[in-house]
Amino acid sequence: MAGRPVKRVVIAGGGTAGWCVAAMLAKAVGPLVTITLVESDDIGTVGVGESTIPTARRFHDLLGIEEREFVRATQASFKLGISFENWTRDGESYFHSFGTVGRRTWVADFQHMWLEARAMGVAGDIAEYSLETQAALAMKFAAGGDAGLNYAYHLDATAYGQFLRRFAQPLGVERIEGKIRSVKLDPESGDIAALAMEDGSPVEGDLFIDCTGFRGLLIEQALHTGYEDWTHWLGTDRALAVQTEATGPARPYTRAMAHQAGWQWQIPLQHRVGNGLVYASNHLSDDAALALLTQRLDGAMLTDPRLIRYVSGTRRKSWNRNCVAIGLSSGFVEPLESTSIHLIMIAVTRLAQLFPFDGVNDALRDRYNDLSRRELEAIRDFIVLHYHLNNRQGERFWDACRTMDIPESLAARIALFRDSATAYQANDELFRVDSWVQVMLGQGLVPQGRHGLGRMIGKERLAGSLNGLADGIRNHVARLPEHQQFLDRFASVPVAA
Ligand SMILES: Cc1cc2nc3c(=O)[nH]c(=O)nc-3n(C[C@H](O)[C@H](O)[C@H](O)COP(=O)(O)OP(=O)(O)OC[C@H]3O[C@@H](n4cnc5c(N)ncnc54)[C@H](O)[C@@H]3O)c2cc1C
Repeated sequence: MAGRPVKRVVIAGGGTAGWCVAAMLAKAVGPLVTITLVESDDIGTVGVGESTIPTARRFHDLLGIEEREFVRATQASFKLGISFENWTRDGESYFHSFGTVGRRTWVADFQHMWLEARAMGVAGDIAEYSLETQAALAMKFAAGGDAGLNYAYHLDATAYGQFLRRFAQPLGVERIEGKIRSVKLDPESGDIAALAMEDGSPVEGDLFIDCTGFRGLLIEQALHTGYEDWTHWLGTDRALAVQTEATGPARPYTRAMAHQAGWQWQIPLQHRVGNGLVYASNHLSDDAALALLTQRLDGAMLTDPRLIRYVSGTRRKSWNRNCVAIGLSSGFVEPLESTSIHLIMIAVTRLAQLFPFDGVNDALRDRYNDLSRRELEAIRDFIVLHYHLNNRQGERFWDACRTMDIPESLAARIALFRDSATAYQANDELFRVDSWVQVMLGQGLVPQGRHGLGRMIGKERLAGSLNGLADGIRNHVARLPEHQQFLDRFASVPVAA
């Protein structure tokens, strides 16, 4: 049974989630509904979340956002992937790029041939066969034309919110500044009827989007939806975030550097660097974390380090009654693979596609929740993989990660790769075979078997083909400009009126 037709959408919260939702809904369903966004300058936003994945470009395309305008407004830089440093042991590193690795055939993915060639002694490191990895490590970048790079962005989170606000308001989104004091439920249906503001005024709606961050003011505090805690798989629960001065050209990639009880991020923007120390508070005290972060920073601090607490996990339902939680209010899988902003973008795109014009009904809600849950669980598995396959022997946090029980879905994937070098991307999954392969190999998982195609091709042809691939990539990278040089030029050209 459907509820009443949705004519008024109310978005609670104006962080990255709130304004992404406002922008997309205004664009996709705006002509048929009114959209109101409530945010509080006093409360502010979480203020982190500056590394994205390539799906952000698709989201911007859907909105019709001009790339140069976005890059200028958000002090963005370009990102080709993530450098994972010290995850197997101190001093070792690997790169998870956004590109494809090597060339697959319809019979077998590239890693099978590469493993065969490796065993025959005619293959280089797997990274030599990825254009994005080689460009990143050479600090090169270009977008468009024949550059052929798959990329994302590093962006200033606060500036991004403001940018989306400037986009959404002219499309008719009404913004109300003020604190929400309480959430009023309809006594008959139990649905949300209105937000009560501190000044006593109500903000009534038919569909409410909870973008209030970790508080989950609507989805949890009012509707008591419940939270599934994933800390037993993802044991970090705090981050110390700080901004520093840049000490050199901006790297076209995020750095994720493991330490004794977690990891550290480094995200280069045009005007500064974002840093953070992610850690498990039962293995590292806040004071020790602060000392560790300070000692590991490259540039001078521009802000005071800020402590953020979180619990990795998910709301039992993202869409409950007439409330859809998007952003941190819907849950949080820690930031290792920069997936949260993607999850916001995909959630609101999905909501636009399943929009309950004729009223909220169980079938739409179940479909939305089902799709969201499946995507999130696959992302969770991918992140747990990094922790579980570490080789940092003798450190309590990492020893526990290595020996923990992991989700069955992940155990099956690891077994498949270990036994047969086979990786896959199921429907609705974010991470492609290339991602799984780069991280599984990078984290030191050596497959014991492989497809026979490499043997059928033979040593000589394999060697020739791999050399050709690596040479092609080297020549291509040599022709690319420096990332910093490209960025300076790209960001300095005025946007056409
Ligand atoms: C340590 C850390 C690192 C991260 N790094 C990344 C990353 O690299 N990449 C990535 O994709 N994601 C990252 N994320 C996630 C990312 O920060 C969030 O997904 C993103 O910022 C969205 O946050 P939000 O809008 O849901 O919440 P918030 O930014 O917290 O916004 C909440 C909004 O609700 C409003 N609000 C709350 N209560 C009230 C009230 N009572 N009345 C009125 N308004 C209210 C606030 O004012 C604010 O506008 C990271 C998160 C953490 C914790």
